Order: sequence, then C-alpha cells, then structure tokens
Amino acid sequence: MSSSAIAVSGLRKAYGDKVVLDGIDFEVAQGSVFSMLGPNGAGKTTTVNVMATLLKADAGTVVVAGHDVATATKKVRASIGVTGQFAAVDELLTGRENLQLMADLKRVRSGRDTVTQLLERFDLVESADKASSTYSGGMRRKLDLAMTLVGRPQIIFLDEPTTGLDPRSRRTMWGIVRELVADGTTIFLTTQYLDEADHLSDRIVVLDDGRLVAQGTPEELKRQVPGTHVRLRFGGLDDLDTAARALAGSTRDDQELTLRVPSEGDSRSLRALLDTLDEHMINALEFSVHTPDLDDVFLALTGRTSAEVVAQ
Ligand SMILES: Nc1ncnc2c1ncn2[C@@H]1O[C@H](COP(=O)(O)OP(=O)(O)OP(=O)(O)O)[C@@H](O)[C@H]1O
Repeated sequence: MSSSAIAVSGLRKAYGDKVVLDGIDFEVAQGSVFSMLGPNGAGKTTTVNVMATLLKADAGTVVVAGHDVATATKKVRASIGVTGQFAAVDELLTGRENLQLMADLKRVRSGRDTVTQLLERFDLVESADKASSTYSGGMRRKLDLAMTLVGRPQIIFLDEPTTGLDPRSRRTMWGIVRELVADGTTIFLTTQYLDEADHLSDRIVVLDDGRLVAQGTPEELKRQVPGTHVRLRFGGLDDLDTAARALAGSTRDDQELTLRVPSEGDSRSLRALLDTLDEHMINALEFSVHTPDLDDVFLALTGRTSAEVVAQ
C-alpha cells in the first residue's frame, strides 16, 4: 500500500455532453489537510462523490485508503466519513439520538460512551436532548461533523464545511480539523474560502472548468503570482514626481499621491528603497509592503475573485 491516503489519476466524468472532470490527477498524503478550491460548478462535489463511492467515474483510477473505489466499495466506505452538502442530520431526532443512530448503524462497540465523548468534544452537551431542528446552523454543522467521526474514519471529506457560518463557528471548525489531523486523520476539504484553505491546508489544488489549474503548498501557490510591492504615499506632487523618477518600474496614482514599487519584500531591497528616498531627500508619509495572497492566485488562475465566486 502506498503512503498516500488518496491517489487519483486520469479521473474523468461527463454528464451527457458536459465534461465535468477532464482528466485530473492528485495525491493526498496520510495525516494531511488537502484542499480543493474552485468556483461554483468547477466539479468539486463531483470529485468528492467519486472518491466517496457515491458516483461512478467514466475513466481513471481512484484509490482511497488503499482500495480502488471501482471494485472495493465496501472497504472504501468503511474507511471514510463524509460531511457537508449531503448532511445526514435527522431534524426530528435530538443531537444525542442522531449520534446514537449513527453508532448503531456503524455497529460501534460501547456506542453510548462514544456519543457522550463526541457531545462533550463538540460542546453540544447542553443541547444534547433537544430536537436538532432547534439547533443553529453552526450547531447543526458541528453535529454533522460529530456524526461523521463516529467509528473513527481514517479519511474525512468535508465539502464546504463552513459555508454560511459566523466567524466564531468557523474558527471552532478549524480547531476541530487541526485536532483531527494531529490524531492522524486525513482531511479532504473543498472550500470557496481562500483564507480557510490558506490557514488549514498542507496542499491545495485549484479546479477550474474540470481541470486542475494549479497545485502546491499555500506558499508555493502564492509564489506563482508576481506582485509583492511597496506602497508609498507622499505629502505632495513634487515628492511623488521625484520618487517616481528615482524608483524604476514604479506606478503612480496622482489622485492618491501614491507610488507602487515592485520589490522582493526582503530587508535588503527595502533598505535600498529607503536609501533612494533619503538620497533624494523625500519623506514618504506612509510605507507598506503588500505580498500576494491566495485571492491574487485565484484571480490569476481562474480570472475571478473569490468575492465574485461567493456572490454567485
Ligand atoms: N447529476 C447531474 N447531472 C447533470 N449535471 C450535473 C449533475 N451534477 C452536477 N452537474 C454539473 O456538473 C458541474 C459540476 O458540479 P459540481 O457540483 O461538482 O461543482 P462544484 O464545484 O461542487 O460546485 P459548487 O461549489 O456549486 O457545489 C456543474 O456544472 C453541475 O451543473
């Protein structure tokens, strides 16, 4: 068995004439967080559904926890947990009953203890005996994830787990993801939130229109996009003029009295820039360094900003 938790190669899927996955390849290391980013309709859920044995691929090989999804469906299902868009929470049952039902379905030994531990871990003890229909969105998602953890799956698929959550609940979910990974669980996450992928992931792939347009660590992806620059703001047009002439490759904004200067962003190049300003006896009222973030990467790769994607 390879050390990869998931290995996908040449994965293709079409609905009629519409090609949704056009031959994608990636590997997910055991005990890591792997994020798939992509705009609406890029094919993220389709990819998760194939890996989770809920959908058959047209071509390609998908191996999950050492088993081929095409031939060893049961073994794959016994190794994974899926949470997100196909939420399993039954609203008529209480939180405790939902968890107990899952423990019974998965034939977990000492199911009652597991349920108690999960209620504690997810801070759901107080509401454990209330109908889950009365839960807030954040509580329902926590319950959904808790249900996924019954039976301790090795690999967990989280399909957009924090969409619509308030910042505090998002942070709670992030904390739980980190704990799971520290315990050796592998997490496959799909998200439209770049900051989420940036904070949590060991590796990220960007899916657009059925193809992987980039993959790497968050840092590697950010490095693919040139754009570290220093922004200077001056007190008047004279200073702006002088600085623009002295600093090669800079772009000026006369309204804002600002200058954008390309820079490596390291201490030596910043010192050289300040020396140049000193030599010309110019004082910048403001000085800030901007490094590209995943939003810039996303824009460069897909032609869309994440805000546009979320607003769709
Ligand atoms: N059962 C289906 N029949 C036909 N087309 C489908 C079916 N399921 C998905 N599609 C299409 O496949 C494409 C990819 O869908 P998918 O749900 O995988 O995208 P996604 O990246 O998960 O998007 P979202 O973020 O909106 O969930 C979309 O264009 C969708 O309309």
